[in-house]
Amino acid sequence: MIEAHGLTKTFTSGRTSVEAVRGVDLQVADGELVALLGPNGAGKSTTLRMLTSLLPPTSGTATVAGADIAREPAEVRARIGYIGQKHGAGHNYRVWDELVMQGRFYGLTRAEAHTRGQELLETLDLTGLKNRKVSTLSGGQQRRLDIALGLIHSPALLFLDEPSTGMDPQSRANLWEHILRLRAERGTTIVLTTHYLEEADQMAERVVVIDHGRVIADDTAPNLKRDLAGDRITVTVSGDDLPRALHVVEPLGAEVAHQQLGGESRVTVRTHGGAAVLPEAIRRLEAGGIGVREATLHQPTLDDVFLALTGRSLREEEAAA
Ligand SMILES: Nc1ncnc2c1ncn2[C@@H]1O[C@H](COP(=O)(O)OP(=O)(O)OP(=O)(O)O)[C@@H](O)[C@H]1O
Repeated sequence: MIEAHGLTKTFTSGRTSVEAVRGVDLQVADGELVALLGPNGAGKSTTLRMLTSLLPPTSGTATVAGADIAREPAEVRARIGYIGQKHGAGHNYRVWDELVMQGRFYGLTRAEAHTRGQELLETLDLTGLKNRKVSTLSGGQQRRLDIALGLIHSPALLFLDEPSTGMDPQSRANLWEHILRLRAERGTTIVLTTHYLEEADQMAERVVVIDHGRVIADDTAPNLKRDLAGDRITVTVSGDDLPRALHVVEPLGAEVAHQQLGGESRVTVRTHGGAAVLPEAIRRLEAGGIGVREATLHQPTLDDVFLALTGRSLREEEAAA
């Protein structure tokens, strides 16, 4: 569905230039749900705008839904749906008129636009809002209308730029329910950008981590977490038991570390399958006569992955932004 090689984009104005995207390769298969995850300014939107043919790349090539973004931009646009960060619907129009106009714009007959519009109102829970002016909709309702507008011509590929930014958790969950339903019903391929770690983790089948205009990791969330961060188990024992505890714990993983806290020692080890290793560690320690005062398992998040890759926390960067 998408085959992109070496995409770059440099924005130049006067003497300043910004290398927003510095060589992105991306493959997306039919029916996949892929999230581009990265901090503000990482180059996610610019990548998306190049893939949708809205922005010409400085260099690199891409085929999207069977059409070349540079040579066949009109075909790309006809075959995809794109929902940008700002909503595109005209404020003074009614929801239904917006939908029908958009359908006509994509070349549907009036009857086709009506049938498809009706279907989308139902799928996206907008039926009751059909005659409302767009300006009176809530943020979540407007976002759902944006999605309906992006889907009016039944594209096989949908790009969503930060679909849920600024929404409250309930509207976000609701929006996701709709996105996942569309996908289940139509097998639509979806590529979206997000800086919500949990969203990428729970919803996407594949996470492409972007930082400073480059792809720095590309895999499923469980694989990224396993390969780049790993589980950590921590056991707290009496300070006197530390040397023996280290001896017991060392074979169970890697990166063994310890910390002295008053009369106690906290031993941490990175391991695979921590949920099973933790009880095993406790058994072995107790079999060696070492009392375990506390035991915890830390399973990694995508923030741990980002930290392992860049030395920075995505969560903290977002909070500071
Ligand atoms: N039209 C433009 N002119 C100049 N610089 C731009 C332009 N558009 C984007 N940039 C710069 O390119 C870089 C990448 O921006 P981009 O919007 O792609 O990031 P992003 O990962 O989508 O971030 P966000 O999560 O904030 O949307 C940023 O440094 C941004 O300031």
